[in-house]
Amino acid sequence: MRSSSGPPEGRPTVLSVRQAVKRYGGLTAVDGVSFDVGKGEIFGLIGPNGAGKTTMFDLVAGSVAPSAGQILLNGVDVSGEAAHRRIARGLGRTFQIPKPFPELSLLENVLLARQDQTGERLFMNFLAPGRVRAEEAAARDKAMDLLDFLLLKRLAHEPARVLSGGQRKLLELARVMMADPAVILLDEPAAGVNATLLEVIIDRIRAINERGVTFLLIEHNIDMVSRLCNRVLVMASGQPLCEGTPEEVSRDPRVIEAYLGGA
Ligand SMILES: Nc1ncnc2c1ncn2[C@@H]1O[C@H](COP(=O)(O)OP(=O)(O)OP(=O)(O)O)[C@@H](O)[C@H]1O
Repeated sequence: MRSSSGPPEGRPTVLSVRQAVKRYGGLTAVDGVSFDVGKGEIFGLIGPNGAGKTTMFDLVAGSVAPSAGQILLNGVDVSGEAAHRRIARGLGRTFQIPKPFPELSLLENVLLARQDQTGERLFMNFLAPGRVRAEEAAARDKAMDLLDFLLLKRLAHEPARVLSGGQRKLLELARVMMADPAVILLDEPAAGVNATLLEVIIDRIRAINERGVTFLLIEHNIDMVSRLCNRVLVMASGQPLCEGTPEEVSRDPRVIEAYLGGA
């Protein structure tokens, strides 16, 4: 494989994956994958089914521990850190199938994504009730602003169960933004989304990216990948196959073969 090209010049590296390996018994789901993502990039992770993309996300997010290799966030090795510690370091993640609390309102769902501890808030309620009230009001304003930004404000007080698949993806983005992430892992944002909402999602990802947020994106929708990503890593059978611009990788015969082989 051609060595990793690295982030475009002038962009500091925010996420580094170094020789990541994940074994499940006799199966190696991720087999020596390395890449660097620069600040403000939208970096795509693509490949046929079973290539190891979701496992790679799990390794970056900290929901599974690597068998070997390192994950660095802003130069700090977080390989041994739990997922919640990585969230506190500015790493956000959305899931392929978002599962909001169906009976809670959109606003309540977004508010639950706050990073401070409820227990701490309860304790502070006795000590400084005024401050707690002010913080609650600020969080509510922020959640409403995010719902507005993600075109869901008019549904803020509706239960999340009324949302379509695409709207759930937008709510998921609002939830992840509540923690002010510097890097967002987006798992198949286009899956199960109708064409109109897909345009909204693409537009909002761009708008979030323009605010300086870096994205790592898993997506099977190649049109979306081509429109959003500046660089792409193709994986197949757990291994890195090639890396480049979406245009470069789509012309690579190894990529075509990997997809046809998996079809
Ligand atoms: N917890 C697990 N235990 C055992 N095997 C697993 C586990 N998670 C993933 N695998 C296996 O690892 C391989 C890679 O799976 P993974 O879900 O990471 O691929 P993917 O590229 O995300 O696929 P898709 O595009 O279908 O979502 C597959 O063979 C899968 O069956």
